[in-house]
Amino acid sequence: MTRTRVKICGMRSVEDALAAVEAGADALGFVFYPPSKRAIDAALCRVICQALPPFVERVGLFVDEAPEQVRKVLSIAPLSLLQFHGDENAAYCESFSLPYIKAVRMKPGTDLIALAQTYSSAQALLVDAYMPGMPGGTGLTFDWQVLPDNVGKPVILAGGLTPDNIDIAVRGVRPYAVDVSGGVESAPGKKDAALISQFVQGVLRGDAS
Ligand SMILES: O=C(O)c1ccccc1NCC(=O)[C@H](O)[C@H](O)COP(=O)(O)O
Repeated sequence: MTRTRVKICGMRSVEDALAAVEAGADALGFVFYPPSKRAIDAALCRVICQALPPFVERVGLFVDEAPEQVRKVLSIAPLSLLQFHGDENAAYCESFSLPYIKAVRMKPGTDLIALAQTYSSAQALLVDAYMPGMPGGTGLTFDWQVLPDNVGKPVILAGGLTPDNIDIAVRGVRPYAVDVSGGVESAPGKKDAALISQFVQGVLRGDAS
């Protein structure tokens, strides 16, 4: 059985990023959405990325951003993967010459299998909770039972995951990867090394069960 990959989102310091890598994270997320309490600028993102060891995915998150702004960030920060949380279409997502993930906020009627076809060029679909006016980082779970068995693409489970529910989530959904932000924070935008470590241990427990 393959192990569930772990992405820790909303990095804003070298200290938090290295703590996540030390705990076993495969990927780190950087939020380029100015209204977010986790927003980062490209210069700080670059500093953090340069402090990382090899083989850690550096994911840049955008919400309906102007293409020239995404390109400006990419010219400064060495991101390896993009994640789009808005109403971006596939042509837009493909246009930056980097692999990408499309985030989908789950609400009644969301057809993930159809979306996997619409975004056939995506590396994976990230499934998150839906809350009007919040494109991500809601801290809310959704009903995991609505997820189809075979989406046709790797699924990254997100939304309200914590050290307390992550083993159940991994066991129940068997996603390709999990993504967490608020569940491993001690304050808005500040990660907690102990919570990150507990979260990764919970993923391993879920994998083993
Ligand atoms: O985290 C944010 O503030 C955010 C804002 C706008 C778009 C996306 C955002 N986060 C994206 C993520 O990948 C989060 O990890 C994901 O939404 C789960 O967040 P949480 O429920 O807090 O674990």
